[in-house]
Amino acid sequence: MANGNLRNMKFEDIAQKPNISKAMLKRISRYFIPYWKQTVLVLVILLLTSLLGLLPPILIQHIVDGALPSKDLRLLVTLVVASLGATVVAGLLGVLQTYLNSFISQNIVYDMKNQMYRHLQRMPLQFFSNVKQGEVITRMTSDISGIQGVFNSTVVNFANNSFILVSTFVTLLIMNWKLAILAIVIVPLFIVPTRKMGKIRWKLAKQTQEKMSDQNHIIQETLSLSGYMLMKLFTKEEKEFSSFRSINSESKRLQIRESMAGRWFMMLLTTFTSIGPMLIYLYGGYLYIQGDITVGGIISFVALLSRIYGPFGQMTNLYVDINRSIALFERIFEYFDMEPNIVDRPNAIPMNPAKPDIAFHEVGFAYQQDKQALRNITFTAKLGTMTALVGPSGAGKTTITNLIPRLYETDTGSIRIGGTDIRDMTLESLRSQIGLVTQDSYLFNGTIKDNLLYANSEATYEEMTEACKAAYIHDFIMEFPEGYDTVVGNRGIKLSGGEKQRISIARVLLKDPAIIIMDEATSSLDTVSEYYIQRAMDLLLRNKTSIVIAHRLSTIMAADNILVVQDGTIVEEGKHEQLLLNNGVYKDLHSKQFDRSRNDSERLLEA
Ligand SMILES: Nc1ncnc2c1ncn2[C@@H]1O[C@H](COP(=O)(O)OP(=O)(O)OP(=O)(O)O)[C@@H](O)[C@H]1O
Repeated sequence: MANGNLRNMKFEDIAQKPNISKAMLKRISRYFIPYWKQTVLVLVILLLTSLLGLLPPILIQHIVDGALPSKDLRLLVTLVVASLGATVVAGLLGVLQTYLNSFISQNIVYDMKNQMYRHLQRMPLQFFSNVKQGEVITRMTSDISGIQGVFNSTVVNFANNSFILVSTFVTLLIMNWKLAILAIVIVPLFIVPTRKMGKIRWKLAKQTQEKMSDQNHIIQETLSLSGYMLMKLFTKEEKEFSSFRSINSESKRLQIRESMAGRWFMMLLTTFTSIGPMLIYLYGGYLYIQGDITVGGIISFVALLSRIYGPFGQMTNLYVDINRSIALFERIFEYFDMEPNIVDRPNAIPMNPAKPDIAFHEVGFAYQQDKQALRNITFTAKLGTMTALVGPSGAGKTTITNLIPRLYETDTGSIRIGGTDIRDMTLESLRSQIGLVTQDSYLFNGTIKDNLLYANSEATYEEMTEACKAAYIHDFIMEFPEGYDTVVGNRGIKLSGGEKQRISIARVLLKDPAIIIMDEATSSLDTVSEYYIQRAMDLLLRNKTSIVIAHRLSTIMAADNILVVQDGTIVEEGKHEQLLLNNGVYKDLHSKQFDRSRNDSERLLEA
């Protein structure tokens, strides 16, 4: 999916089983590079603790065979203190190691989250319209946070157990090779079921993860503001709850199965673990009778043996943990591999705000490969003029306007501003010179002031109130007890559509860009509100090059040029009167769409 074609991407596509390739491991290890010193230190500590762990069992032999038979109290105390000391030092090193583990993993999570946020900021709009609700949040939070367990459950687990196994086995061999071989004979009994068990647990873990993602999806869809309203208005609470409950119950069942799958195995493992010492007592006892080993030797041997079987038990989870970790990295890398396709060209130049005339030349665009949204769009919006876009719903008006700030990239043809192709301009300069007022003006959940100053954080209080007065919203804002410090609620839910749009106009006035793109509100505005918006717009558009998706007759009458869009192409162009005389699409549209608004306007004028 590298350099992937975003249009055909299925984000929910997750590899069934992760592909543990060399390149993948290399890519993962890159995240550890900045923390290599800490990682090496962890490995050294693990090596030290595994060696220190050998001391107490070895010292037991000297206690039983040396200090006790010779009744040497001094030696006994020395050996016990040494054994105790080894345990305490290992414990202290363990504390340091826990700190380092957490330091390394939290830093990697920190780096990845920053990298992901930066990356997602650069993704095109198309990405966010394709991606499942909640998916971005899941990847940003639980997937990346899952990485913090990776270091512990894989790197540390693997290194620690390997050190313990090797050091203990070598010690056993040195002590008595015959007994060591006997102890190891039963190891295959662990290994064979371990692999099988690992696979089952991996499958269950994977299914659980998918269910969790589905659950997040439902939560996002139904407990977000618009989803919640949809659910309530269509009285789908019961239906949504029943889907949620069924997924919830499925994930519960899977999680219980996952933990039980491990339990049976652990039971068998415990049984095997006790077989080992019994065999050692039996065969070791025989060797003792033969005079080949001491009592201390047998006790020490059994104590060391417990160090071998323990790590084997833990290694059973390693297969699952490695796969789970790789799957997490895969999901994260899948996002990183999507190249943001709208970026600055190497020699991009800043836009010249003094020449904001816009020229479309044979522009074509498709959201999906087989469905052309725009075809052969050619027009010029001259400096300081207003161009109105009219046409039936779905004709492509919004699409035309979205191409100007490069929210989407044209497939064919070109758009020039002041004679320069917008693809040759820096995105930042281009977008900073475009003010967009959409129908559904987005306000974030903060104060009115915060929302306004988002356009220009340097603006003074006077500039802000001036803009709001010009947008005919100042008096309304001042009616709130907290004035500009009133919190607007999620997406500005506490304000009406008209009020939001006027705040949005004030915001653009504060930004003071050279080009204005406006999508007039179609409905939900009363006549008075419409009147104020009209007045606000007049000010906003004065001396600016503007493109307005027009739904109101008054806007159309004021427009310098009207483009009639139908089925993704411009079918007529001209001024209002001229177009009416054409007796074509515009005339039709006009009689259907604008008669009502004309009546309204006339009524208002009379009033
Ligand atoms: N993000 C998208 N992904 C895929 N197709 C889209 C997307 N946005 C719009 N379309 C499709 O592109 C076509 C043009 O849509 P557009 O929103 O530009 O129309 P419009 O003229 O602005 O309509 P309206 O007046 O209803 O807002 C429509 O067929 C629409 O379904």
